[in-house]
Amino acid sequence: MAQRLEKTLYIGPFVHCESLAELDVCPNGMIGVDEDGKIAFILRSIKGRRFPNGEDWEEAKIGVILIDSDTHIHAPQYPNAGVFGKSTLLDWLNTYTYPMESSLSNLEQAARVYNRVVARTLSHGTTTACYYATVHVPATNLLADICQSRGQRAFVGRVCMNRMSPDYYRDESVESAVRDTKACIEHVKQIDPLYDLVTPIITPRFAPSCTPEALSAMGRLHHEEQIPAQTHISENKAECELVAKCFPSHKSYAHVYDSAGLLTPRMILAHAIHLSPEERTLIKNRNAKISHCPASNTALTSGTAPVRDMLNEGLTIGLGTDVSGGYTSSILSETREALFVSRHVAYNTGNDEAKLSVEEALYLATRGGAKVVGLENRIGGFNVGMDWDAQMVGLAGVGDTIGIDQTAGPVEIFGQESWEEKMAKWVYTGDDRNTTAVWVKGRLVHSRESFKP
Ligand SMILES: O=c1[nH]c(=O)c2nc[nH]c2[nH]1
Repeated sequence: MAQRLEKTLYIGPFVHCESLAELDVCPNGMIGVDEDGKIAFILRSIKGRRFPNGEDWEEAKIGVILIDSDTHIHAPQYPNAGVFGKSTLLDWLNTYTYPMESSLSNLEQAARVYNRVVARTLSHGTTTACYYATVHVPATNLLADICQSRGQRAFVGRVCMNRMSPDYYRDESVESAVRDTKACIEHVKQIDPLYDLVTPIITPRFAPSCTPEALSAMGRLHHEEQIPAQTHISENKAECELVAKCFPSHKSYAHVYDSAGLLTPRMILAHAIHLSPEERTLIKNRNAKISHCPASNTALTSGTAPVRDMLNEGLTIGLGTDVSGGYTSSILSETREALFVSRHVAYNTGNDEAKLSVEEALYLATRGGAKVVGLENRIGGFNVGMDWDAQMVGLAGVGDTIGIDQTAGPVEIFGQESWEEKMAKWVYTGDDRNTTAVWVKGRLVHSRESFKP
């Protein structure tokens, strides 16, 4: 049963992405959110206007607001964030990742990790997260329960991996993988029948860890259940060579997923660094989506994704923290990493056009992410009829301890600049201390004052 909320007026400046290159800034506006958590109206200027005659509206002051989606994050890997040494993908999986994931067969451990990662990502302003869980049914179901009770919009996937995985951590067979995946789908149907907040997502780990039969079975479930899917593609050169060896009759890595019925408009492909132009054309033609994970791509020395080229080709791209290949669970940090990686691409290719602007990176983190998860009509910006998924960002000093916000004298650094400059300062120097409140579907799901990680 959907929770009824107080009708609330949010008053103050708000900012969202109008298009890839443009921020829409409304310095003195008002947004009315109804009992269902939807935006009922937007007034762009409240100067000289009276509040609507709706009477019993609660009033709340807001700061600057944006909406963030993390389109790729491994919840069970959260305790390993920052721990990767000098490893690269394939040895990192064996050394750090599989042992950590397998430890979540213990439900107490799973409860600790999943409560922490959901609370932490909410504190960073992640209103929507696409989670990979583990192979374990009870722990995956627990992650769905925790997202539901903490109020985070989430896609929760039980990982399918039936080969090239350790004996202690794998699916026994295609049949057991299908049975267990269905059990997790059924669980979400029980707790959220309309997939209003939590949605199950088909999650074959990546081509090397799935037999062709397992990939095809996941493709069938993706179609039968009409739910989204997620996997990894072309992250690391050794991985690409392995895929060519495992699937010798396929033209390319992208073709492996295509022939399993997995390259669809509801597929989220993480990384997409080393794709050939033909593969990118195939992905574009299938309207599959891309999750760009720059922090992880740098940490595991995987490479630099050609984001500008992919945008120019019309691919749909969002950002993913990819914890714990990525060291940070903050989508704001990821936005910064996307900006820096695009500068490395510009330097290495001699093409200055490759550089992303702050506005473009914010678009990828907000509207781009919403498109990647197929919710662009509900989240990602402020439009009448959309859900109130938002974060309040305090741009003024949030405490004497935060050096970035204040000069030594009485003049605040924030306050003198244009709105574009304010947003750039937030992106490059801000952190979760600036995220003072977060709402999903109109419900307050994080407030900095009461946050206990
Ligand atoms: O960044 C990554 N994280 C993972 O857990 C994974 N599994 C396969 N490929 C992967 N890449």
